[in-house]
Amino acid sequence: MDAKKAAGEKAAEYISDGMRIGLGTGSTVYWTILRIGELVKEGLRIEAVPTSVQTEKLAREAGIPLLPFARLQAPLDLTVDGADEVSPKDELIKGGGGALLREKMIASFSDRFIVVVDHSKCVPELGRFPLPVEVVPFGWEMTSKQLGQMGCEPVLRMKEGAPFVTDNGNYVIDCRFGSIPNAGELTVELNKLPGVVENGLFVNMADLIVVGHSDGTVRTKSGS
Ligand SMILES: O=C(CO)[C@H](O)[C@H](O)COP(=O)(O)O
Repeated sequence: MDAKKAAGEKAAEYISDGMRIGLGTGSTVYWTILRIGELVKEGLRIEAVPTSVQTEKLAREAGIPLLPFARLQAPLDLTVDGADEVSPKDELIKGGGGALLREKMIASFSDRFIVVVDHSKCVPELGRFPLPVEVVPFGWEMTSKQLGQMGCEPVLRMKEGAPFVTDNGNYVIDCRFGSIPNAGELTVELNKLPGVVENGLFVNMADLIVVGHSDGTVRTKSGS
């Protein structure tokens, strides 16, 4: 069995009737969304907030009732999302799909945040995956230079020959740090740069990590 499918489907087991949930973005949570769609068809009553236009489309196709984030009166019960790297301290790099800002906003407004990954995402230290940083298009060259001065190699993300544009109309600069020994400090420093909207470090946010393996088994680990 596909490791991503195993992890993604497992996370759907944490969803119960009446919940309002956040739906992440990517090829692992894809399986969670499909499974939730099946459960909805079987009678599960939930409402969901998507973290991207891509997920909104998928959730609609799966028949999942949607709720606008702006209308929430209280935190979501649960958000399920993928990650690009997970450290032994359960710190994450996210944003490989470019949805990091909405993902962070929605995970932050959730009582519980479940992360679904295949085993290859669990690393001894964050930083081999280039850290996505969402920046405003105005003066991005200057922001990129400032990011470079923080010890990384910054590269503007491109798509089909033009800068990749997020659902929020911003750019993404992928920052190759190589090693991120202190994610908590780095996330604060990055967000101090005026041109930065948000960065892909998720620190002290994950409540449960669901790790899928290629033999179809799944291990869960409580977030620290
Ligand atoms: O942060 C994300 C999108 O912005 C994704 O969750 C992350 O890139 C992991 O994706 P996948 O499950 O496809 O490997």
